Amino acid sequence: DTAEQPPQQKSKLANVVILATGGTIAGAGASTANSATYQAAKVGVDKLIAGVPELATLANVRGEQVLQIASESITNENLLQLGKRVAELADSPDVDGIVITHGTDTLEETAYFLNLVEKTEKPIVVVGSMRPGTAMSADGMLNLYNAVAVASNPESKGKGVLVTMNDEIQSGRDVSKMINIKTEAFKSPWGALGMVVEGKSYWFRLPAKRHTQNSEFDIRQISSLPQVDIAYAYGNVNDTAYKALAQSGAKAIIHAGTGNGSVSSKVVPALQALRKDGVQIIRSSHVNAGGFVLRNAEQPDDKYDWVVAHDLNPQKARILAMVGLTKTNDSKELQRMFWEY
Ligand SMILES: NC(=O)CC[C@H](N)C(=O)O
Repeated sequence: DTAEQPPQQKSKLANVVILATGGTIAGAGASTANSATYQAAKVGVDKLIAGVPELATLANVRGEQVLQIASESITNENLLQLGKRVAELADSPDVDGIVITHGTDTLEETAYFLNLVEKTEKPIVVVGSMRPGTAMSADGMLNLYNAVAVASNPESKGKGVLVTMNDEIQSGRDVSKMINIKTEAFKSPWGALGMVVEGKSYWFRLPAKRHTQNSEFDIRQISSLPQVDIAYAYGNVNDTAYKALAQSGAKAIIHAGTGNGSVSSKVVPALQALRKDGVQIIRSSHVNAGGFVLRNAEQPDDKYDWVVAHDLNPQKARILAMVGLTKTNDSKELQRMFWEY
C-alpha cells in the first residue's frame, strides 16, 4: 500500500520483484489441520503479497506470476523462461533484488540453475514453504518475509543465489530438500551461510564455488538445454535404465550411485559402451546427507573417460551437466566445471 509511507522514506526502500511459480507456498488445503494434504499452486502472487503486509516495511514489492505449477512438473523450458525473466529484471536499474517463490520438490535444482547462469551481483532469493498458507503454523509467510528481507539487503549482493527456509540463509548451490514432512526441510552438507532473524541477516560463511557474476555461463546465450537423465543405483541393479535413457536421446547420464558413486559390475560394461558411443557418463552419489565422489576411486574414471560429480547430488549434477553441455562436449572440460561450480 503506497499510502502507508511518506514518499521520501518510500524512495529509500529497495525495489524487489517477486516472481511466483507455484508450489506449497501458493497452496491451499480444505482445513487448517491439513498441513500435508492440500493442492499446491492455487494462490496468485498478488494474494501472496497481500497476505504479508509487513513486506512493505522491507521493500517496494511487486509481483509477477511466471508459472503456477507444482515444482515436480517443471520443465527445461520453464527453467529457461524463468531464468530469462530473472536476467531481464536484474538488468533493470530500478530492480534491486529478486525473489522467486517455488515448490520445494525441485527448488534446489532451480536455485542451482540460476546460480550458474545469472550474470548479476543483485540478490536472487528462492523460497518455498512446507505447509500451505491455510494450515496451522504455516511457514510460508515468514519464509517470504525473510526472502524479501534478504533480497532487499545490499549485504546479500554477490553471494550467489540464496534460499531462505526455516530462518536459515542457504547457498542455492549446496542446499537440498532432506526431509519432506518437517519445516526444517532444507539443509546443506556444508552448513548454512547465515540466519535471518526479524528481518535482519547474520552471515557466517560465503560460497567458495564459482557462481553468478563469476560464471562462464549466461542465460541470455542459452536457447535450449540438452537431454540429461538420471539412473538410480541399488543392489541387484541392471543396465536397462541406462541403455533406455541413452536410446531415448540422453547426451549425458547421471549415475545416481551408491556410496562414492560406485557402479555395479553388472552396469560397468554398458556405461563403457555408452561412453564409446558419445554419451557422457557422470558418477554422482545418492547418499542422503550428501555424497562426495572422488575421481578414480571406486572406478578408473581416467581410463573410462567418465566424469565425477564431486559433491553435487544427482539432480544438481543433472543441472550442471545440461548447462555445461551448452558449451562443450569435452569430458575434461565438463570435469573442470564439476570441480569449479
Ligand atoms: N512443499 C512443497 O512445495 C511441495 C509441493 C509440490 N510438490 C511442489 O514441489 O511444488
